[in-house]
Amino acid sequence: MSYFGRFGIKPGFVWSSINRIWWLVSLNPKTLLWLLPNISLMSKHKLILLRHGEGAWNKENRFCSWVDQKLSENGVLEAQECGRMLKQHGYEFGRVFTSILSRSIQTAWLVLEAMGQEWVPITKSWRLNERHYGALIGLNRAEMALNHGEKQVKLWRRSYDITPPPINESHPYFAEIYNDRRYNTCDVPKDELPKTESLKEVLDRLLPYWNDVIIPEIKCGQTVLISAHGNSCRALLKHLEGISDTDIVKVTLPTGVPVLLELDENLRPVKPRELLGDQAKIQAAIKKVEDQGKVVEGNK
Ligand SMILES: O=C(O)[C@@H](COP(=O)(O)O)OP(=O)(O)O
Repeated sequence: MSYFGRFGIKPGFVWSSINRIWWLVSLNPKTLLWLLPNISLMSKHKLILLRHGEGAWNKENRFCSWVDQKLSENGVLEAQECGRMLKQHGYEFGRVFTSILSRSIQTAWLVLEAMGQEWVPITKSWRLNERHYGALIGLNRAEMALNHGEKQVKLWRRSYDITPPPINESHPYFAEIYNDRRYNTCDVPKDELPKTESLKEVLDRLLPYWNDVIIPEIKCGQTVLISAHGNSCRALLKHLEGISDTDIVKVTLPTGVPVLLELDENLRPVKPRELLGDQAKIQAAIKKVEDQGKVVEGNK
């Protein structure tokens, strides 16, 4: 799909618009002076999506998902660095949204602290939680790749509608997750909470929250930070950018790197997402996350 196609814009429309603009500019070059500032006005809202800083199990290469883990030392530094960078760019958040998992909340705190914006209200919802990885929770990705093949691990991690096997009561982390009282506070009964999820199912549970709670804040003019997880952010990106079911497989987010989306008044992106920071470091961090699903050389 073409770049414009991702946003639902037909190629014919793009060409006829370019022709029309070219025609106007050739009639009167001063049109350009009017056009340039107005093109930038198309961007009405700035939204920052953030995968939390590195968590303890990211470091150990284990599927963490709904297990509550704190940030690693490196994750704390990543979140603080992210806050400093957002401050330098002049961001002033009006609302922050997080999941109900500590790593996303702790990241939001550290970001706001580094920005001197601790007072900004934070709202938490299970609907921004990481994807429920079902029976895979706690397992090491590289070991899974050795036992089931790298292709299968990639399908579990990045495909749109493949659901890993569900968690059941015999799973070592079942009780820890479902006896946790944070899950009594959800807007669905505990026994209806997921036992596994595909990315599609993450989007299904996230969208009502995006539409009913987050969008109204953005439309009121608030600059919003969503501090969440690799896959809850991927699901939202898929929705906002109209990424196809096949192309979403290629999207991987590193920890602690803010993703800037500039949206028009209908909350459609006006330009490609921007991962803020040193681009070489960001590419290396993305590769590191992708490689987590590969067999470790010595074990082949
Ligand atoms: O559940 C997890 O372990 C990771 C995502 O794992 P992958 O999809 O990258 O395997 O989620 P996060 O660290 O963003 O909370």
